[in-house]
Amino acid sequence: MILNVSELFRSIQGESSFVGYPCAFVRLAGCNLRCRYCDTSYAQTAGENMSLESILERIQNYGTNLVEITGGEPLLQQETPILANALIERGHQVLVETNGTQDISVLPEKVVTIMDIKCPSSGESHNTRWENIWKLKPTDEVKFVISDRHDYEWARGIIRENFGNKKVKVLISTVFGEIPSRNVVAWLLEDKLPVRFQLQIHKYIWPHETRGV
Ligand SMILES: C[S@@+](CC[C@H](N)C(=O)[O-])C[C@H]1O[C@@H](n2cnc3c(N)ncnc32)[C@H](O)[C@@H]1O
Ligand SMILES: Nc1nc2[nH]cc(C(=O)O)c2c(=O)[nH]1
Ligand code: SF4
Ligand SMILES: [Mg+2]
Repeated sequence: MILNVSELFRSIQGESSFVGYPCAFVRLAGCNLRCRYCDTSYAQTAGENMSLESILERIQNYGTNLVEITGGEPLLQQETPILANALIERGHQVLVETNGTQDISVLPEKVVTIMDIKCPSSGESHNTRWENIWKLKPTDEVKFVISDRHDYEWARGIIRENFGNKKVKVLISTVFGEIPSRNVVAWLLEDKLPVRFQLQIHKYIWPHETRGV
């Protein structure tokens, strides 16, 4: 079994509810979107073919409990659920970060799916597969990455319409360097929006363009 990989690395989890924990990353190669602000455009195209066994061996050597499968878009590769399952069988807590355009129900039950709902300024929000919202588990997370007031109001509408009563974690983040965090935080507080604000902390620990962190 072969997967196409952009990079494997160990770092601390920089985002999500698992922020701050040691984490191994499997960044799969290839993406169907071209978000305007993408910070990993090097993973949008083909990477290196690796066997499942060699990926598992590298991850085991990293020695972390937490493993995140990201990309690129991880759900474009039909072997991704098998990789996730193999990691779960080895005792890992597995996160999958997806752009929300592919069917998330292919993933094993024990995976925490982190679904990005692309806001208008990404240029890609029309590609969202909206029926995924109903497939999210209470342990899953959705995230909105905001770059301006229009994105914020759009995200607020989706949140109020869909996540008011639904037990799924909602994260609000900012496009790095494009909008002051304090503006977004002020809007969230003013609107009493019950969401979790987050920054990509790895970009404050290392220079923001650094790969493999
Ligand atoms: C590189 S993507 C890979 C996973 C998947 N393709 C996706 O978009 O969710 C991981 C996360 O980084 C976020 N991201 C990409 N570029 C960013 C930037 N410049 N500032 C903040 N977040 C960014 C994406 O919105 C996404 O939530
Ligand atoms: N440290 C660190 N945490 C992350 N969490 C999600 C990431 C991603 O690119 O999907 C990421 C990343 O690239 N680095
Ligand atoms: S979906 Fe993710 S990897 Fe693809 S272009 Fe957008 S941010 Fe980058
Ligand atoms: Mg990243």
